[in-house]
Amino acid sequence: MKVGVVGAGLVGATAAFAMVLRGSCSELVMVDKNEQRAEAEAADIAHAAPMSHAVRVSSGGYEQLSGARVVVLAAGVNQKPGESRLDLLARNAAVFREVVPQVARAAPDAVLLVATNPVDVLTTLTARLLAHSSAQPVIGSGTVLDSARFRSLLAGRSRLDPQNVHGYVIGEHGDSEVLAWSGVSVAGQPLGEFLEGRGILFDDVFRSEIDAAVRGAAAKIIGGKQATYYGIGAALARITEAVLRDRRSVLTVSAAASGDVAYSLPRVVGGAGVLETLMPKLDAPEQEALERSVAVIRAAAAHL
Ligand SMILES: NC(=O)C1=CN([C@@H]2O[C@H](COP(=O)(O)OP(=O)(O)OC[C@H]3O[C@@H](n4cnc5c(N)ncnc54)[C@H](O)[C@@H]3O)[C@@H](O)[C@H]2O)C=CC1
Ligand SMILES: CC(=O)C(=O)O
Repeated sequence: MKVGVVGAGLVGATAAFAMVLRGSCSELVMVDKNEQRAEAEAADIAHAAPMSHAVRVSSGGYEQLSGARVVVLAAGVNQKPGESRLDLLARNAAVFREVVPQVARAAPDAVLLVATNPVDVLTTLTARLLAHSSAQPVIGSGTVLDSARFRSLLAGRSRLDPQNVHGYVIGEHGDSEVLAWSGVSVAGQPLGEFLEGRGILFDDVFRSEIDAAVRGAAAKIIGGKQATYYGIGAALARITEAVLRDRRSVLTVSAAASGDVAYSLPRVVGGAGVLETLMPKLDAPEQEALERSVAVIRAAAAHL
């Protein structure tokens, strides 16, 4: 099973490394306008295969993507401290207008997995660029990373394995994202009841601290080391596996309903990309926040 990664920078290379460590695929091709960078990253990552999984890693031009089942799009600029994801739109839309047609020509049967920011608007753009030529599935990594951050912080407070905390961040992968508190559960119990049973106060202070930490995670990490890449690298490997193995995993990926913009909800991901959308139960403030978040993406997409 072959995977392509376009954009061999920090996110693309970390996703490729995660796929080798996890054995997500059997072949991986890296493409970048900086061919030397792609070649060097591919060689470095290939040297991890003997210690992990027998993935054949190489670099090359777009034609090398032929036969790929998933192509990760991670090309483009990242945020500098103080920039928002939406500030990257004009620069990264130009990159996508150049990259997407070449990927579609080389790998017409691949699911395209967008990671570049602003991810919801670029997922929308990718789907629009392909709308007239192919019915190729397009998924954005959306809030898979934010949901992981949410679960990881809740698990820390609850002293549990993050895999046993179920909760979703929905809407924009960006400043307007929505933490869907009303649906969080642990061991079949609503989060509030679970925490109460452990003597942990589940109040506005608890919620606002976690909210600020999830919403501000990227800015904090970028302030400390210029970029984020480990979390998203693992998320991209996880989404890729859901497609390659037809896992039917529930993940908060970004996808566009026909005629609308892409945004994140819990969605069933399998061999053909997004198979189904599972609308979570939201309380009224969460529903209103989701509508405001989608409006932010629509306003940005109007500039495409
Ligand atoms: N969706 C998410 O949750 C996350 C998204 N990101 C986003 O991922 C993107 C990439 O970030 P990094 O890897 O840190 O940046 P980077 O600067 O390390 O790598 C970007 C790569 O894209 C390549 N590139 C640029 N234009 C190209 C073109 N026209 N054709 C082919 N390759 C091209 C560059 O040569 C470079 O190697 C950014 O937009 C960043 O904001 C980052 C973290 C999380
Ligand atoms: C950079 C980015 O989008 C993130 O780490 O969430």
